[in-house]
Amino acid sequence: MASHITLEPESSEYDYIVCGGGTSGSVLAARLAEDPNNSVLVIEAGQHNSLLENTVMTGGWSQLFDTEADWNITTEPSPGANGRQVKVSRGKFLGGSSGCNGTLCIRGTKQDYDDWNIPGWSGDEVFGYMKKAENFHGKKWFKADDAAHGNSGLLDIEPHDLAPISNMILESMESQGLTRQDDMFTTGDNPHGCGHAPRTVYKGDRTTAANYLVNKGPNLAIKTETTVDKVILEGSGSDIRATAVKVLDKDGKEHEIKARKEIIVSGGAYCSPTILLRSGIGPKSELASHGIDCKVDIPGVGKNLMDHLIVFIYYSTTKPNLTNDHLLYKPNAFGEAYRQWKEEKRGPLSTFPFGAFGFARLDDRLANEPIWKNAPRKEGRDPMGLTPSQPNIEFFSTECYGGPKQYTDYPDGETTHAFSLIAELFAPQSRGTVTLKSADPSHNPVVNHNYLSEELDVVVLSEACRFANEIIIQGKGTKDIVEGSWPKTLTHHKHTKREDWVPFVRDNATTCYHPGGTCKMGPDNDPMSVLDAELRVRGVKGLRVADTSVMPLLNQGHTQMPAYAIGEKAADLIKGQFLELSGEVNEVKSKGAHVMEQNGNGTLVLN
Ligand SMILES: Cc1cc2nc3c(=O)[nH]c(=O)nc-3n(C[C@H](O)[C@H](O)[C@H](O)COP(=O)(O)OP(=O)(O)OC[C@H]3O[C@@H](n4cnc5c(N)ncnc54)[C@H](O)[C@@H]3O)c2cc1C
Repeated sequence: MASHITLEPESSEYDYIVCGGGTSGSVLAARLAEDPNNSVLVIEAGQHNSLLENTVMTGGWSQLFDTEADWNITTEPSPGANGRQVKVSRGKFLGGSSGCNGTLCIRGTKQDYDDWNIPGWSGDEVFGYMKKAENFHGKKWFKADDAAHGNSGLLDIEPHDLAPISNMILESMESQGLTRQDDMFTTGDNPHGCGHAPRTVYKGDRTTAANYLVNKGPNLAIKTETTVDKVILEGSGSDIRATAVKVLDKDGKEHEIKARKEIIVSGGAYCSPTILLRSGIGPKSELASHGIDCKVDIPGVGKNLMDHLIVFIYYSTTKPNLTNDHLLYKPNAFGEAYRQWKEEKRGPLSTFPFGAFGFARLDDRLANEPIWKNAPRKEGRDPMGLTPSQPNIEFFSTECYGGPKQYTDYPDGETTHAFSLIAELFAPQSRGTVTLKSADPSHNPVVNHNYLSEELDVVVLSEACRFANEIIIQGKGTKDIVEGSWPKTLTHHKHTKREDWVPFVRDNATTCYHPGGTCKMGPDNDPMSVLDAELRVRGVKGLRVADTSVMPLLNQGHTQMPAYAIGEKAADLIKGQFLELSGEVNEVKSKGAHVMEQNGNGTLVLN
């Protein structure tokens, strides 16, 4: 029987519906639509990215926050962080958080994914999918590990040209024992070293997951400014199937759109669990408290929330032109920076002002710390669960003053200049939750990160800050140019003991915007796992989740490259394909014999 496909979702059925056109969702939808036999609809709550210049001008990222292009979620107070609430921005537009992130491509180590212990998701396989996503462009000065990079993906990536301060910080990192290896954040094989992080930036413009959606055929429909309320489930007991989605358009009108084959939820780690919960998939008692009928009792939905915490440590230097402050904050400088980007695709707004990067193990530094020494551990692992091949922490520097909105003490760029070294905690032990505020899809979720609730997180992050301070204050490249802390009223540059840093951490640790784990994959015998190894929601046919919520553990890196890999892998799982580790794609299963033809009025017909 022939069915007609128009690009008007209100009156249509599609083979696949992807709920959320963010990082993983855009990749997945585009890959599914490469098969002309598939009709695919992407539903995105936010605007089309082409309406938002700051998704292309990399330096405009923070201008998207607190606007309607941000989900504007703020966490519940975290007692471990002195009761502070943290603004945890997410991109709300086509491309999602890939359009407002820091552009860093830091994959983590292969061991991170091996530790998931899930068939099909080993380090080799996940790295293979990250490579598949990439179209890497080198630079003369950058010693690339060519075998690790992809050159045929849809995501253009290149290294970042450093400001002078960043070269000095790299020199300081080396002098403090971190071995130099330019491309270590792609290879993931150096847990104690320093180098350069490639960026999702190319020729002066940000590249995002929305790039995947460009120039696709008419079998890919995109519906923006439309919010997925819930997935409609039919059947009962062991025969429950996802058949349609209920959406709200921008005027608040409700529609149902049917899926012939599958529905994939890609709303990100904060929103995917809420779509499942509103659909009646989640902890029974929690659903009952919102008057939602529980169709599938899965206690793990919205649990296991993780994030990487970072601490910005700012310093002041009187030496001019080492940082980029003069290019941004001197009178009229911002206007010129904007002109440079707009007309010439160069200047400080054409890239992200992070500079030098390092990974570090802290075994020796923490060896005599009682909390660390006495903490339980498995054989071959440290108390955080990491092997010696995985870093405990990351360092990265900013090439000017800036950061989340609470950082408002701008230097003038003429007589005052500031930069920071950021310390990032890997393998956090603290866990939080995402729950519903109500069954109303226009309400944001209740996000409780419970930051720093575990003492080990405080110990490791405060030691990371101590190490970072030694790099800047004692390191060869920077020891002679640091005037003191920034703002100048602060004295953290004088801290020497780990204990000095504990209040600093509790007062200042903030999000690295890496939430994950809230719809985790897991083995059949884990009652808290939401998905099986093929991203299928347990107990429901025709429903998967694909975004960073599926990660059972965070990587020791940043989360956009895994998000791209999850989108790529989800598409292969659905298409019955797998990735040969050489980088080629092989089809292994035969698919349904649909033939798609275009009829006279441009409508696709599925026979
Ligand atoms: C400020 C910031 C800086 C970051 N910096 C870096 C970095 O430098 N390097 C790095 O590796 N990672 C970074 N990250 C993290 C990285 O960008 C994310 O981990 C990744 O993009 C998440 O992808 P995702 O597909 O899980 O979610 P998202 O990309 O957030 O996609 C979710 C999409 O679903 C949509 N959606 C949600 N609910 C609904 C609904 N009900 N109906 C319809 N649509 C819905 C959203 O609008 C969004 O478009 C950063 C993130 C942020 C926010």
